[in-house]
Amino acid sequence: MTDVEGGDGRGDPFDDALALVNGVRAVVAADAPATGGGAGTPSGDARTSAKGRTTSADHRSGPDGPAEPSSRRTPADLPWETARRIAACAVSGPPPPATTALGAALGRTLAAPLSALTDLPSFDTSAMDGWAVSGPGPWRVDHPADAATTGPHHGILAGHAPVDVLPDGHAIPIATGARIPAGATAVLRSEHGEVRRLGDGGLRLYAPRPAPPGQDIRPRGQECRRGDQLLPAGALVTPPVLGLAAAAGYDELTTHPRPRAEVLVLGDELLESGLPREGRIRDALGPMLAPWLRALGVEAAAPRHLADDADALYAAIAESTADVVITTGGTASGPVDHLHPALRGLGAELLVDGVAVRPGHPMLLARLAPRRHLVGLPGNPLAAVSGLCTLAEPLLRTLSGRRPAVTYRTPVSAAVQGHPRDTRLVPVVYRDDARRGLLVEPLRFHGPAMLRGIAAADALAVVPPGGADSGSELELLELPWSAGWSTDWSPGSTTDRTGPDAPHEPTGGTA
Ligand SMILES: Nc1nc2c(c(=O)[nH]1)N[C@H]1C(S)=C(S)[C@@H](COP(=O)(O)OP(=O)(O)OC[C@H]3O[C@@H](n4cnc5c(N)ncnc54)[C@H](O)[C@@H]3O)O[C@H]1N2
Ligand code: MOO
Repeated sequence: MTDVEGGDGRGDPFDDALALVNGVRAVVAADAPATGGGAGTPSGDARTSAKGRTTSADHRSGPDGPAEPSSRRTPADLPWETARRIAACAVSGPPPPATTALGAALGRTLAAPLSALTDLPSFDTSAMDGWAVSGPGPWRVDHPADAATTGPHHGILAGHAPVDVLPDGHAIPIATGARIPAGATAVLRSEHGEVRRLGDGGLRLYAPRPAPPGQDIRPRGQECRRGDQLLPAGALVTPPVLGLAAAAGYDELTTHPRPRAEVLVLGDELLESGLPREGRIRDALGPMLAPWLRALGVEAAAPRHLADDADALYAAIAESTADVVITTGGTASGPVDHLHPALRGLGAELLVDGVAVRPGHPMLLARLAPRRHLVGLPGNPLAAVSGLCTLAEPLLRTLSGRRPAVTYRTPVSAAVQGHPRDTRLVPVVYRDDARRGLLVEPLRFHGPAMLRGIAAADALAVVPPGGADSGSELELLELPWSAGWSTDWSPGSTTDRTGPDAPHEPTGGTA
């Protein structure tokens, strides 16, 4: 069956995207042959899943009234905001902090405020290469006491500690970052002064303009005083935070450990390499989820693939020691959807069992033990992304001690069709419009089984039930890489199966 949810593959990508998100394709669909909900429907009709279910992807609401969903939608489907709040509050906070070497704290969150251990700068510093001068010019040029008597001399260099007081009317060459000698009142940049030799063999420095007191001097404590709070507890340790901590005198940092996640990929139909064949498809979630979780500051091992087997799933969840187990697939009610029975068997408490969000509504959150949780992501790949952003991200944020995310809102470039009752998450890109300023533009290929839209996206726009008019401001869920707080991007860390024992199957081609 042709699945064209969220994209028709024709014409200009952006025009098509806008047409699709605005339901224009519904008109085309009316003309399309009735072939069991295939080509021509804007976001899917009745279709048969890999596991033989006939489902209804009810993302549409036609202009004459919504298509009533016939899929598993129970009164228990929670509003999207409520589900996110529950996920954020499922744990009271992060585990106890640990002290590590500075570099090892990257991607963790500060367990205590970062307070300066020193003034910064810790001494009065020259901001420029030139001369330290004392009082109004012209100035007689001195040399440091330790300067060579012959050959060129550089004056006071960074890292040196001048001991002599610079007398009024004198100047001394100085480098950027060098300590200002006592008695100096300003720094004159090298390009602003001219040195002339005097009759007695000495040197005199002239400046076309006066050098007001303090010019080009970074005074001690300009950035902070010892004890000042530089960052609050809960700040993410980013590369500049490491730099700041080092500048402020830290060798170690006390941070919350990264939460540990284990990804269990369910589905007999999934291949780990090569081309789709004989009704089987490539696993799109295993390669995506572990690095995505790492970008969220989480420790995630290589995903485990489980067959559609109730006992194997039960055992894998029971044996896992991760803070958060993330499963993919098996959330709905198909013949081999074993997640609910496994959770019942484990005595887990279902905190969220279905969310009023499209795609991804069968997502769930369960408490396995007081500080151990399971996020069940639906198998459809964009539905899994939706579950990751809706349930896993807020839970992991609290578990890693990070502060709540800032909510960004940006006007949308065109009207976006909504679901009648549910929130929609729609991949968007930023566009700087000459007339309207910064906008987000919805992307096509946003069907639940598609990753093509999200792979090109800067963010997911939160479209409220009922849709959004052109120009209305939509909340955005920034993707970790576009928000700039991703960590652990070293190439090795994203390749999960590199060992000599990694199974090898003939590939369907290498890009
Ligand atoms: N009777 C009902 N059927 C379905 C409902 C429903 O409410 N009632 N909801 C539909 C919706 S919406 C979604 S989303 C899916 C969720 O299904 P599951 O979480 O049980 O996932 P599966 O059935 O295992 O897979 C669904 C779909 O996704 C493909 N898949 C699974 N894993 C992967 C992977 N790792 N990489 C790529 N693709 C994957 C799988 O082959 C199926 O095509 O249920 C609907 N059905
Ligand atoms: O098809 Mo489902 O809406 O959750 O992706």
